[in-house]
Amino acid sequence: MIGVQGLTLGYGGRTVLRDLELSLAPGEFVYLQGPSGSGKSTLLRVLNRQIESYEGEVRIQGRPLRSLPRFEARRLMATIHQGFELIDRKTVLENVALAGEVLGADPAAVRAKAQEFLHKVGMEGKEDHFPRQLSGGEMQRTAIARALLNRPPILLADEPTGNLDGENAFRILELLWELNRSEGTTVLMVTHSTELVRAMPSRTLHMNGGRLDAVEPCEILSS
Ligand SMILES: Nc1ncnc2c1ncn2[C@@H]1O[C@H](COP(=O)(O)OP(=O)(O)OP(=O)(O)O)[C@@H](O)[C@H]1O
Repeated sequence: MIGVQGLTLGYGGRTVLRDLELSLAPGEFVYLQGPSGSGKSTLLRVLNRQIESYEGEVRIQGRPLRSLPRFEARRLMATIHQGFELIDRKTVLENVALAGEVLGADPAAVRAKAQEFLHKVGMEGKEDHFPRQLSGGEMQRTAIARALLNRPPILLADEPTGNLDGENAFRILELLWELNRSEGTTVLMVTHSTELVRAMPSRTLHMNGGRLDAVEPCEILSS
């Protein structure tokens, strides 16, 4: 599903990712941990094509990421962030529908799909609210509905619970797991929270010196 070989890149002569290897199977839920500044977000920015200048090979569903047309990459992968990144002057429904509109889908069909996804993430009844009227957890639910509207096979989550309190963070993690099971979405989630990883253990990668080490679930459980 995702294959990375020999990924090397730096900023201004300082190497951040060094000969990095990564392989994610379809339907996997993988955590990515590591100290602040170790390059986790940089890796996600390569995968979602915000960074296009690097050495090495990145493949998505076997196809080189470099040669994927932009719309195709958008169909395959969506990203959510800790800052939610909703548009303030648009309602919840309009924010979610936007993901379908940018792909040129029929507006009525997009609205119906947006409603369906808002229901799936527990946001029914809040369609006409604006982001400022939502709690942090509700904003992230809306962002997740928007990310998954086009049913991308891959979801990249960059500290999606970073701005939420413990209980809301856990609820969002549960929701991501539920979507992983029901939609088969492959999830790569950056998190600083070992508590969350312990609550719902899965394969965990640790960014270390620009490379990724696997952390065995038993190490997480005993840490
Ligand atoms: N646009 C940029 N220009 C220069 N240096 C950058 C840029 N973006 C990131 N860096 C540097 O690259 C390194 C890796 O940053 P990155 O954001 O990928 O780390 P991270 O592991 O996601 O950190 P955190 O856990 O704090 O979010 C850091 O030292 C950072 O300062």
